[in-house]
Formats: sequence, structure tokens, C-alpha cells
Amino acid sequence: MPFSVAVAGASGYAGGELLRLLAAHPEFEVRTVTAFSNAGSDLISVQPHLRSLAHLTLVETSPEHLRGHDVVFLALPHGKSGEITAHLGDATLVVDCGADHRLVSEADWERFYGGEYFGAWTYGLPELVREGTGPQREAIAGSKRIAVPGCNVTAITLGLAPAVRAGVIETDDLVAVLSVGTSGAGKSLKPHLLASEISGSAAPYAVGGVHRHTPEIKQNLTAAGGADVRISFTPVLVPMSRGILATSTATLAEGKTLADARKAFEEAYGAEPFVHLLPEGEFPRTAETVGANTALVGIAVDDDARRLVTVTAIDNLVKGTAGAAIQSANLALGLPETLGLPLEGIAP
Ligand SMILES: NC(=O)C1=CN([C@@H]2O[C@H](COP(=O)(O)OP(=O)(O)OC[C@H]3O[C@@H](n4cnc5c(N)ncnc54)[C@H](OP(=O)(O)O)[C@@H]3O)[C@@H](O)[C@H]2O)C=CC1
Ligand SMILES: CC(=O)N[C@@H](CCC(=O)OP(=O)(O)O)C(=O)O
Repeated sequence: MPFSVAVAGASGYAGGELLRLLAAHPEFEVRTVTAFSNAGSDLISVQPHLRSLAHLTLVETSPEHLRGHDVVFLALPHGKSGEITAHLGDATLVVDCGADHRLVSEADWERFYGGEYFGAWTYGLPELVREGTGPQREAIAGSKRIAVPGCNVTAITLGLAPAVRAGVIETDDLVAVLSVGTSGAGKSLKPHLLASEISGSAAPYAVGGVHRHTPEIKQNLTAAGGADVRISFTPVLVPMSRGILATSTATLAEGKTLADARKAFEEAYGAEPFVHLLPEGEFPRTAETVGANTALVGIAVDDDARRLVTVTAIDNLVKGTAGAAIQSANLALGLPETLGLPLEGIAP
């Protein structure tokens, strides 16, 4: 018997990508899809690319509709997941794609999000290397409550954590600049995302340390062993629908070389199914990850600047959200971690 699944926020981008992947997953059967303004509509009228789920109708996002499933995926605006989970039973696996349960510090939540703090859940980045313990997947196995990372956070964390854990870089002057695709901003109408505003233009946002992902990045790199982690992070919206390209740089620790850095990344990712270190001198393009649950990492050393430079590409909707959610659900339920998740992208 497949696990019975509900997806809340099924009319949005993250919800739509969850459904695309779940439709091809052999152990999950989507029984319930919920929405807000689109409740009452046929799913196919809102997500016309999901033909095999055409029999489903979007219902209101309420505890009554979400209760009683084996697995509930939440792809709701920030603040909405916390409200609803209290009404779901402990037996249900709940995987939240929003931010409500990512931060362990209530003070950080207050500063960057505000509103009621709902507490941290098991963090859904299986490949996160942690100081003194195994990767985060060990914490996910058997968990009933999982918080999926922010997509920018995933790209930066995967590009820096192995070097932090191995002591290859200093952690008090990290810099990350990201090119990010428009789907990260969700499906609702926003004037700055109109085609005539964004086509042919690159636009920075949340400049100057104010992006709400900043404390989450620090949280991860501290877990990886970083002391006094400081990071200047600047996202730049670029005209592509999917993808994140994170260029992260850090001062090399005294005496460390590119060979030390490569060894750290090889040790961290050599056995990972979805995170791949590229050969020396090669760097990823976002196009190579579109539709796939992969993260591609290329690294170099800038000898003049004495800085490690890492470039990480992901599809924000797959490894950055829906793929990570399903990968974590697989682990939590004791299924093979890679089940139903594509390694192959779409090209061109
Ligand atoms: N897009 C991305 O790359 C990523 C998104 N996420 C997270 O996933 C979550 C969903 O994001 P995304 O899919 O992009 O957003 P969208 O705006 O595309 O979708 C939002 C979904 O939430 C529903 N919704 C809107 N308002 C409410 C409300 N007041 N109460 C309940 N439901 C509501 C919408 O329903 P309706 O359409 O019917 O109004 C829709 O189904 C967010 O928390 C986001 O941070 C995480 C990582 C990456
Ligand atoms: C282009 C764009 O706006 N991207 C979003 C990505 C948000 C995201 O996906 O993460 P959350 O789940 O934390 O919202 C941003 O940078 O805020």
C-alpha cells in the first residue's frame, strides 16, 4: 500500500513541483490537494502541466482536510504552517517547505520574520556536514517533523560547509553573491516580476545583511563547526524562471591550499547521490540542474586574494524545495533516500 499524501499550497510553485515529483514516486499516492484563493477549482485548471493528477480538486487548507494522511507536505506562506500543524496528529509525517520551523533561535525569528515563533524541527538537508557527528540524514531518519531549508540557504551551505568543517577557511568574513530565478518569489502577482520589468535586467534585493535567510545560513555553518560565523549575502534576481547560482568566497586558513579544499569536499560529497563536486577547473551552470534534485559544486582558489571560491548550482524548486522535501520524507519513512527523485535534468 502506498503512503497516503496531502499537499497544502498545491496551487503554488513549490506545491506544483511537489506534485510533479510525487506523481512519479512509487510509494506515495496524492489523495488531497489544498489551496487558498483557488480552493474549489480543479487542480488541472491551476496546474495544467500535471495531467496524471487531473482527477484532483483543490480544497480549502484546513486541519479537517489534512488530517488522517500518512504524510502532509506544507507549501504555504510563512506563518501558516505553524498554525496548522498543531491540529495534525503525531502519527503523521509533516514536511514543511516554509520557514516556520527552520530557526532554532527565537530571537532570530523575531528579528527576520516576526509573529508567533513555532519552534525548530529536524532540518531537512541530508547532506549537511556537522561537526563531530555524521551528516544530517542521521537526524532525519525516523523524524515526524521536518523543516525544508530555504533555497538560497541550501546553495550557500552546500558550497561552504565542507570547507568550514575541515578548517580550510576562516568563517568570519564569508561573502556570497547569488543569481536567483524568479520562481523563488512564488506565483502571486508582483510588479517587479512582470516580464517587462525583469526581462533583460538583473536586480539585487535584500542588500546589506537583511535577507531573512542570513540567520539560517549562520545556523548551518555553525553546526558544521564554524566559530563566529559572519557572512555578507547578496541575492540578485536574474531573468530565468528556475535556478540559483551561488558564488561563495572565504579567506583560506593559514597554510591551506586548493588540494586541502578539494579533499574536504571529496570527503563530504564523494558518496552523496545528489551533491557532486566537479573536476578541477570546472564550474556549474544552473541549466545543468533544471528539473533534477542535484547540487553541482565547483571550487577554485584565488591565490592573489588568498580566498577559496566555490560556485554551486541548484534548481530552487527541486533540490531547493520539493526534491529536498521528498528526499527527507524518504529518509524519515525508511524508504531508499533517492526514490522517485530525478538525477537527470532538462536540457537545453
Ligand atoms: N518558490 C521557491 O523556490 C521556494 C519556496 N519555498 C517555500 O514554499 C512556500 C510556498 O512558496 P511558493 O510555492 O513559492 O509560493 P506561491 O505563492 O507560489 O504559493 C503559495 C501557496 O499558498 C497558498 N496561500 C496563499 N495565501 C495563503 C493563506 N493566507 N493561507 C493559506 N494558504 C495560502 C496559495 O494558495 P492560492 O494560490 O490558492 O491562493 C498557494 O497554494 C513558502 O513558504 C516558500 O517560502 C521554499 C523554498 C523555495
Ligand atoms: C527570487 C526570490 O524572491 N527568492 C526568494 C527565495 C525564497 C525561498 O525560496 O525561500 P523561503 O522558503 O525561505 O521563502 C528570496 O530570496 O527570498
